[in-house]
Amino acid sequence: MASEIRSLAWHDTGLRLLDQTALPQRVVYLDITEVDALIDAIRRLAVRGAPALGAAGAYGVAVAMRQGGREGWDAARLAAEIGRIRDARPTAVNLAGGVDRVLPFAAEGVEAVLAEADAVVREDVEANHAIGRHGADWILSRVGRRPLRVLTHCNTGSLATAGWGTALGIVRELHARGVLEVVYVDETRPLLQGSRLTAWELAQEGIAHLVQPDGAAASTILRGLVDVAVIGADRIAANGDTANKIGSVGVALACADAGIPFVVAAPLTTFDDATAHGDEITIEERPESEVLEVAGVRVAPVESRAFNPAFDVTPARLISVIVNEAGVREY
Ligand SMILES: CSC[C@@H](O)[C@@H](O)C(=O)COP(=O)(O)O
Repeated sequence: MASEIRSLAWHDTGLRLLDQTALPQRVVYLDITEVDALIDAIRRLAVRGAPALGAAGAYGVAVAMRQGGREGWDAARLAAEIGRIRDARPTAVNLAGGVDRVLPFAAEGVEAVLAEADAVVREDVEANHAIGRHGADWILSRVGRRPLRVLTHCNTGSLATAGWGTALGIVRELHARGVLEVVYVDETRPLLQGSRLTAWELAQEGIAHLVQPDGAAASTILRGLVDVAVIGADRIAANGDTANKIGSVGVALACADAGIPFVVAAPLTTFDDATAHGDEITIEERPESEVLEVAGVRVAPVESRAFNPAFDVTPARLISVIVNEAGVREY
């Protein structure tokens, strides 16, 4: 069952990550015992997805404390190393949030930090199940067609969270209620979180899905083949503007034109009330090679440069509703 997929878990030796770069071909685990290895895993997207990054940040503090204990770091060095984890990727607020949540427990020792990190994981799984229920209720109250055809972008499932998933949690809930026909899965260029990860999770669940190129999404929506789009979020500003995987805003624009709901699903840990508007959100720019190469093979002229923003911001006005564990918010 995909609901048992664990993106990460603490073991005696350290933090065990399911290496998402190897999926779907291979299931490989990384045992992380050093800060550099954790930062590398975060930057390579071996662990990714906002809530999973939050949990990785929380356990990362314990990784740093253990390494610091072995190597005799002073307090300043430990704080600097924890700061490096916190800043390893800039857009998902959950990463910094996970680090900040456990830091107050550091004075009590590693075990106290680990207990709080475990709570981060538990609460995320609970939140995701609640999001699934609220999201499914809202969609079924607003969309008449049965069974439903849902479009999603990137990966928001068990892999992207501590378990179950946000937008994909809603998809699972709709499937469990017997009202889901098919999921259009945007492949999610350039790192293919849709085709590699979302399709993998849906296949494990036996949920009917069609992987489509990102460039097909708007047309699929305008042709009337989609009833609702459901995506996740990396950071939600106070006014509802939502940063999510690049390509999300195009889906939102198409949904607005077609008059179908565009639903964002995220736990409260992804809401950032300190950021007033979406244009204040830092958008991560990733290496050009991710666009200029496919599986290590150059697919653009050697003279070409690339622009590779990892996220975009969907203005609140294009979002029908944001679902969190407490219910739904309309902006
Ligand atoms: C529940 S995961 C929500 C978002 O983090 C997800 O949609 C996304 O954009 C992930 O981006 P990624 O670059 O793969 O970390």
